[in-house]
Amino acid sequence: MSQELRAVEWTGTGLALIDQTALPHRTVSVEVHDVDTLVDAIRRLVVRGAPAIGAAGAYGVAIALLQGAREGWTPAGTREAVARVREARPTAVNLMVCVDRVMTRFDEGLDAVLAEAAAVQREDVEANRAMGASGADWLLKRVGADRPLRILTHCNTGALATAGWGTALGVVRELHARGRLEVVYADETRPLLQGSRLTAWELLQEGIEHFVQADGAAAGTILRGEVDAAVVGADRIAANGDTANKVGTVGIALACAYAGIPFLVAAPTTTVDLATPDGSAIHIELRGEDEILEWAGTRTAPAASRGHNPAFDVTPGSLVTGLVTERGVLEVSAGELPADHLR
Ligand SMILES: CSC[C@H]1O[C@H](OP(=O)(O)O)[C@H](O)[C@@H]1O
Repeated sequence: MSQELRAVEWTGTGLALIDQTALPHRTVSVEVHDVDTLVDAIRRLVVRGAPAIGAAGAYGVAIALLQGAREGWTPAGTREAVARVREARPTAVNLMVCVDRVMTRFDEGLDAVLAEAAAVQREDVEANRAMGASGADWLLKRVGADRPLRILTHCNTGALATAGWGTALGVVRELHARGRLEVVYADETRPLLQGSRLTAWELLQEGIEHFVQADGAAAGTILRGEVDAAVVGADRIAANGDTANKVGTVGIALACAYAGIPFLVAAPTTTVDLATPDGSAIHIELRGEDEILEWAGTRTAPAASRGHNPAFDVTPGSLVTGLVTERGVLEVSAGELPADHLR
């Protein structure tokens, strides 16, 4: 069911977003008809995941046009509202890329904007399916095992994080569909638990065998030889292959390098940002301290303690065995660069 799940759906008059803060225990939808509600939904991770917030941002241009027509905004006022959507979260480049793409149709009006946003969504699903296939092909050839594979993943990179199917979880789904997946180790992914709440929910929907593990267990699981490869997503990939992804990712890449197993990043080319030369130039979103210091409204740390809450970290391209995009697999640690991929 979740393969066809649509985290972001245009209703004809607005957006329907699956509220990912309510999963896995409640499946509820948030209706969006104005820019402030959309910006809030992106900031609170009601909708989340680089390609999914890219799709939401793409339709956000239509939301701004419709709201502007209702409230008598000038074109300049509407553009300012779109800019607030574009800036709702700083790290995932898909949000900026997809808004900018749809804005090229702004002067043509609502129908053209909606057509472009629909193309963004359609192309993301197509890209994810292609990534799943090429990532699975590469893994089966590289690992060369005649048995099903054991994959570790971090955060959520499935249908919930994209326009459908998923990026890293799309590779997992493809291995499962081919009968070549033994088990998935899904990091819980503190502090917001995208792994234990969302990835586990998606894997259960499809009967994929998995364990949820503490983020701190990942390196030991890898070093004990219990994993054949790690496959993760990305929020922004710099020109040199440095990759920003959910906090905790770089530790997995280091463990994979030490253990000598592949570390794959699966992301559509809309996540590649050639204008960012390397990982040091990627803006890492710092989120509120309370996400670290509380859980479900209960304080877990002492009252006087402070929280440090970077939402992402940067994995050097030298640790990225393969970057899986819809165009194939780029062996970054072997010197292949994203620009070689985008020509
Ligand atoms: C398919 S990309 C998903 C990517 O986005 C997540 O971040 P967030 O949950 O904060 O939106 C995480 O970095 C995933 O790898």
